[in-house]
Amino acid sequence: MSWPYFVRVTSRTIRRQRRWMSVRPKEGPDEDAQSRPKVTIQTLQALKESRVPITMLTAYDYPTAVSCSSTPSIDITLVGDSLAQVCLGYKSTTQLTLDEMIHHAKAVSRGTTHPFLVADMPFGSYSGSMDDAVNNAVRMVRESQIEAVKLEGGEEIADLVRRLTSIGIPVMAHIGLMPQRHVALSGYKVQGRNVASAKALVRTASVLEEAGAFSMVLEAVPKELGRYITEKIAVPTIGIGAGPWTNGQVLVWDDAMGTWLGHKAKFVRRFANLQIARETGVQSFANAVKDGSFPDPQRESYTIDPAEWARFMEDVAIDSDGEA
Ligand SMILES: Nc1nc(=O)c2c([nH]1)NC[C@@H]1CN(c3ccc(C(=O)N[C@@H](CCC(=O)O)C(=O)O)cc3)CN21
Ligand SMILES: CC(C)C(=O)C(=O)O
Ligand SMILES: [Mg+2]
Repeated sequence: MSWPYFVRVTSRTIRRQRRWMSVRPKEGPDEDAQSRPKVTIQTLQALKESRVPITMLTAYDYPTAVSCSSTPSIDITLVGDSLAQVCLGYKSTTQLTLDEMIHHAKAVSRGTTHPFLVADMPFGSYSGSMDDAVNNAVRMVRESQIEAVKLEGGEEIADLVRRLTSIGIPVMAHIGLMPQRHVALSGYKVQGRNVASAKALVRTASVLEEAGAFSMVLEAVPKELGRYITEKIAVPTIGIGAGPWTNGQVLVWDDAMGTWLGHKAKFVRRFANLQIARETGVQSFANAVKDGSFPDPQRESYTIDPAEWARFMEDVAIDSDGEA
């Protein structure tokens, strides 16, 4: 598809400006954070239409949420159920409970300023009755103050998407590789690699868009299919391992920051190496204590008025005389 000249120039300008704004973090408290315009569903739709890439990162606690809010270039913070593996040490996302998700989403919510805040509904929390699924989504919104829920699934979740959307809970759909179904799918495998499954995914995307999903995550699909679905549906697509032509990109925090030491999927790029930074910090602390250089008696310790200390010493001397 060819876009008019002014659309390309505008989006390029916005992109450069946003890149420039995000070059280096400011020192000290982030005073701009409270005054930035809040990202809304409308903002995300406008980013798709102006072809400015949408950025989404996961967060699982207060400090990572604060970091995701530290630049206006991040559009969405996702409390992903990858929480289960990268933060809680479970084997798979299917072990995560609704209560655990709500507990972490609350912390993320307290640290989030301008980014649009989305959370995954955990495995099993939206597969029973419609009423149970709605109640669970309402709990997530009410208790965690998240703004939208993300659901993995195909046409079988369309009625739920319709229902949640109708009661004012925006839904982000998640299609392609659905980690909550890794057992049924015989592992974490790229989806849509043959005619039949590619066509099925395109159909699924359209059905979920029609049901009211405001956006869609495409996980682990061929880049050609990522582009095709992105052009076919009107709502923004956000890819993870879906190539460069989706409307946005998402990565798991620990993959992007180098704190996940497990499997590294093909689509992961490390943008920082926080594991090395923190282990260096751990070693430095231990060294400084072991060699007696921490804490410094002048700068890192408290004092008592010398006269008060002299009286204290007299006092304890009398006490121990009495005992003797
Ligand atoms: N650290 C982390 N990053 C993630 O992206 C992530 C999680 N955890 N946990 C929940 C799910 C699981 N995810 C995964 C896990 C593995 C692959 C993976 O191994 N993919 C293979 C493709 C294999 C094939 O189809 O041949 C790869 O090598 O990329 C992909 C997504 C995505 N989510
Ligand atoms: C990787 C994203 C899309 C996700 O679902 C998660 O982190 O759980
Ligand atoms: Mg997830």
